[in-house]
Amino acid sequence: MLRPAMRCHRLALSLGLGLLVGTIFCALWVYVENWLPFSYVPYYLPCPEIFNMKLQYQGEKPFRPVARSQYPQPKLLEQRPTELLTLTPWLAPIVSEGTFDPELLQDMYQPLNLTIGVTAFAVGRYTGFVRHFLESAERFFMHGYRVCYYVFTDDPAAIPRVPLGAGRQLSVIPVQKHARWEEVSTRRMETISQHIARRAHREVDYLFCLDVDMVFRNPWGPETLGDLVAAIHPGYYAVPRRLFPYERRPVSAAFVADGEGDFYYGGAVFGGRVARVYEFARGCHMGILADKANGVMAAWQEESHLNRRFISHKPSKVLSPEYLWDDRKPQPPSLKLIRFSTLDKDTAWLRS
Ligand SMILES: CC(=O)N[C@H]1[C@@H](OP(=O)(O)OP(=O)(O)OC[C@H]2O[C@@H](n3ccc(=O)[nH]c3=O)[C@H](O)[C@@H]2O)O[C@H](CO)[C@H](O)[C@@H]1O
Ligand SMILES: [Mn+2]
Repeated sequence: MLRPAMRCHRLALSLGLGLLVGTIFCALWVYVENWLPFSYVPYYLPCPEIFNMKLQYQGEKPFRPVARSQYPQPKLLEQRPTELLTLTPWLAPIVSEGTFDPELLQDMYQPLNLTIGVTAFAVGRYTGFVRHFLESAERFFMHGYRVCYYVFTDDPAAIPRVPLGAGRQLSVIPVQKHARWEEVSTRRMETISQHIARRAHREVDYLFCLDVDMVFRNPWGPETLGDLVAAIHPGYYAVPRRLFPYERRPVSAAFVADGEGDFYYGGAVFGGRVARVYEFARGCHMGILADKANGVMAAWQEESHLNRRFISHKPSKVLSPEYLWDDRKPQPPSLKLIRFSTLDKDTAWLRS
């Protein structure tokens, strides 16, 4: 049996020893931590809130289109009036003239009282495109619907106040100008997802993200509405997929292997239900961030990431090149009309 004085002595001794060992460990840790090589991305602050932001979903609006009772009978055995494929292998419609009845769709969608958003970026000299873009959209884009145009620019004073129809409004949103045009173009995914989370998800049902160096030439209506919508690039609709300009370097998050891919989609047009566009743009932005961290810029910037993502997250609706054409190309016989087209532009001057 130990005497109480002895027990106290031992307790004090072991406490002292514990304290000493603890201090030594702490000192060692501080030393080792300083000595360990630590990694960080020195040149890029990836906007950390993007990882935390959660979309506050509105209660789903009931989505029950009701048709009028009289309209042409669908005929299973009749040859389609277009030569383009009308259905993807995953059963998403490919929209082109002749595949839908515009009047019927108008009847179905008009009573739903939808609001359609549009994002367009006009940074630097691209402000010069805004007037033509908006004026043509007022003529042809979602006629008879509520529309919110969101124009992102580094120079709000340069955005013309184009007269807008009833129920249609323009918001000019200031953004920073990045020195390199690739950065301007690529950062759109980040800005779009932030804008949806902060604001657009409360204001619009569907959102289309469009290039601004373009003009509407024919109606763009409710036939384009879908959960997640992609448009086939005018340069590659008749090309085997091994020739698609996907990012082919495995080091990039946008990497696409040989034998992968459906259509080559354009970065100038994508859209869908606002919550789906949020997930999509955010996913593309994550890929872009991963590339940034590795010092990689994908072959066609955000378009490469968009194409990568559409392979794993298939669009529920695909727009034919009628909805994304290029004025520098002659109209082929397979396209009955051009609805939205890139203007011929002096690219070197614009981006300088
Ligand atoms: C034919 C061709 O080469 N197409 C590629 C080119 O499209 P584009 O030549 O259509 O790219 P672009 O010059 O139109 O840039 C895309 C969009 O970004 C905005 N913007 C861009 C630069 C700038 O200084 N200010 C500004 O506001 C503007 O909304 C513009 O419409 O580049 C894209 C990069 O995303 C894609 O890789 C396209 O495949
Ligand atoms: Mn463009």
